[in-house]
Amino acid sequence: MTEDKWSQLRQRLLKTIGQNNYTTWIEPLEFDVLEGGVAIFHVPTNFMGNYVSQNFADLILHEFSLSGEPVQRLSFKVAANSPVRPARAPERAEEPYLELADRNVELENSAPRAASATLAKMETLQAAPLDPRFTFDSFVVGKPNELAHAAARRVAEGGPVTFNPLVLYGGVGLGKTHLMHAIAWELIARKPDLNVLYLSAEQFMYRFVQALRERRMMDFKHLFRSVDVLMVDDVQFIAGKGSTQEEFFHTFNALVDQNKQIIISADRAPGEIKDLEDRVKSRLQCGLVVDLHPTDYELRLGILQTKVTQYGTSYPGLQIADGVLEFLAHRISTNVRVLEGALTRLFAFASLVGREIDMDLTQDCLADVLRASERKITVEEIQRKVSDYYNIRMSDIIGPKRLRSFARPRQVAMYLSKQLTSRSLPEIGRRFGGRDHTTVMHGVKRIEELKQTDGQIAEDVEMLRRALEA
Ligand SMILES: Nc1ncnc2c1ncn2[C@@H]1O[C@H](COP(=O)(O)OP(=O)(O)OP(=O)(O)O)[C@@H](O)[C@H]1O
Repeated sequence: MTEDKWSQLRQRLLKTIGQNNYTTWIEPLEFDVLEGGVAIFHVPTNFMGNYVSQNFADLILHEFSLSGEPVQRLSFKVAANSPVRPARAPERAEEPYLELADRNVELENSAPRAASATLAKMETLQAAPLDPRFTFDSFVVGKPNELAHAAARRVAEGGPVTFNPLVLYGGVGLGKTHLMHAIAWELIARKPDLNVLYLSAEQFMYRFVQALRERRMMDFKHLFRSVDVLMVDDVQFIAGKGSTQEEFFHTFNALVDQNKQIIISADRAPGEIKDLEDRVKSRLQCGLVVDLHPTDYELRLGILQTKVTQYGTSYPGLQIADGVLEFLAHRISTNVRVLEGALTRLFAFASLVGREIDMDLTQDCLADVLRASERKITVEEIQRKVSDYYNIRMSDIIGPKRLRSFARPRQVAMYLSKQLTSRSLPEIGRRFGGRDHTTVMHGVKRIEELKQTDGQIAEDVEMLRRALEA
């Protein structure tokens, strides 16, 4: 074992435990020597030796074994008269070092004691609970998610494994977890004996580290390799976590070899997950990778209507005025979770004050949500859209030319900038080639007048506004 090897090993530990833990606990360790299966480290304080030994010893041992080093124990020595970290491990025996002998003994013996308790815990921890609300019945299908839904349905039939893994990816709150739970419910309903394991990637890591710490790797491997269907949610979480990725990779391969179905979700396409090892990426890309696109207006409206029907039973008698759901579907375009939250709040509020859910109540009750999800339209976007619309160059909108065919679109763009952004007149002027705020004011006024008298201008402005707000 060389210093070099230790520094490689430290790099892998960094990936597994994260920068903070690494800086605090691993960096100060000084590797001294490997003697008769015991790796000896120097630590600055007793406390640190104990802490590392209790929390990271198994990980370190695991890393040693991965690097082909036959290490059975770790030993932490602390300089008795030195509260600070020694610059280098002393070479002469007479230097006063204190060995944390107890820790070593305990490390060796801790596994059998912890074993039965851990095994019991692991067996009861079989799967993360499935949300009873997340079924196919309650999942609203629209253009943005129809492919993901169809793939999920196919896997849920439980027939011969055709695509392995199924990877569902997409932005926050677009229904990945919902679809995974729906698959699990359906599979269990069809075959109650099927061993379906659903868990988040974070839980996978937690269990892996726990198994290492308690020396229950065999149980861990057995548990994960004996499932019929493995579902791992938010797999991007293991990116950058070396040993966990490694274990995930082996688990994955073992299950695919046995033709067991694997279903994975991620917040982006596997190829785009930073710090995910290439071999893991390529495994994930082997099956069917489908994405959940951001919701569109129709899907949002459909989801709202479905939720209203569901809420209806909890809030009997509550009325919802025409146009409210359309308004919400139009205005809240972030994610479904926000949409649901808005509706829940609206129902709770309306039932509290005993009023119908109309536009006024909606605007009052959801002012913050509506403000937060307001899309920020920029002056540049407006200039681009307007120049496309009138088929002129953007430079002609910004530039000095006074030709009517440029001046009118320029005024339209100024008008829309005033209406749709929070920019002041001088700020808008600056973005139109450094024009004075009075020029902008004049342009805005002109369009206001023309809208009353010129049907074509009124239509142009309306079309552009809609395109910009879409
Ligand atoms: N198409 C849909 N029909 C009905 N409900 C949906 C739909 N899409 C999402 N939802 C609901 O939106 C909420 C968020 O969905 P979910 O938790 O599945 O998102 P996610 O994609 O896993 O997000 P995250 O990346 O945050 O984990 C859930 O309550 C879910 O039921």
